[in-house]
Amino acid sequence: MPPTLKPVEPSSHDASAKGNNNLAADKTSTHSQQQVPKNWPEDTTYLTDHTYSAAVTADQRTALTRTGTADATWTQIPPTSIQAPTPLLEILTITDKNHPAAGQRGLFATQHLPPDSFTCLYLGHVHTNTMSDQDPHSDYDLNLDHDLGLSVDAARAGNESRCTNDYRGIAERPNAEFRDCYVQVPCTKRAAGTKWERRVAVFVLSAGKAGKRKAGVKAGEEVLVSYGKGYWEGRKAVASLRRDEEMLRIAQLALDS
Ligand SMILES: C[S@@+](CC[C@H](N)C(=O)[O-])C[C@H]1O[C@@H](n2cnc3c(N)ncnc32)[C@H](O)[C@@H]1O
Repeated sequence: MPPTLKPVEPSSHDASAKGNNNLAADKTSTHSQQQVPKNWPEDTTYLTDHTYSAAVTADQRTALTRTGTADATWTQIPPTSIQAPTPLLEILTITDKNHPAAGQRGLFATQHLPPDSFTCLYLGHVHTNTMSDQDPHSDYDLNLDHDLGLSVDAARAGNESRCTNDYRGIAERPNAEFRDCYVQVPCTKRAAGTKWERRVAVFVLSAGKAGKRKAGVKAGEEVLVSYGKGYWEGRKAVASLRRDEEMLRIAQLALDS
């Protein structure tokens, strides 16, 4: 099952301050000299790789790595395919009033993206799934590894991928998905000087057995994934608790479409 965005937590308001403090206290690397994509939100740090919460253990990080072999069946993304900012995508503010995320940002293809192709990594702050280590209000929190209890949150820091909208109410079906892959990272303990470490990335969906999606994503088209029904059900529950009419309306619209 591909990784999906996690719904906001309905019962964790009290934990938010603690979670936020922990995030702020973590050692994160900012990239002040890094060129940021056009339309990048000013209040968000642009990342070229994950940052890690201090609560993530060395064993958890080791469990995310693999030794590279020529016949590996897992998806390896070579360093040459990873550019920041990526020329394949652009962030646009949505001006179409009929778009359910009007006024927000979306991610659009700048050129034709073939089926199954890698577009960009989903970068953010890797944290454990313990209450004190997460931001329960985040709309950008993605499961990295359920068994290891790790997620990646792009609410405060991330890259272009954080602007990927859900297809509901926008298109008939998604044209992309969050998919696991591996990237090379430096490693002094290995003879090769590198190891492969798991990431989640936005991939164009495969063409499908009948070739229905063989067109991939056309230049100018919005890149749309499925967050999973659970994401919208979670938002609906939170909206009801908060009596947030607008949040409830959008969640219901997404569930009805
Ligand atoms: C990961 S963010 C996506 C990027 C966001 N549009 C932005 O400008 O940063 C998730 C949020 O985008 C909005 N969103 C994404 N897909 C949507 C959809 N199909 N309908 C309505 N809102 C959507 C919701 O507010 C959701 O909580």
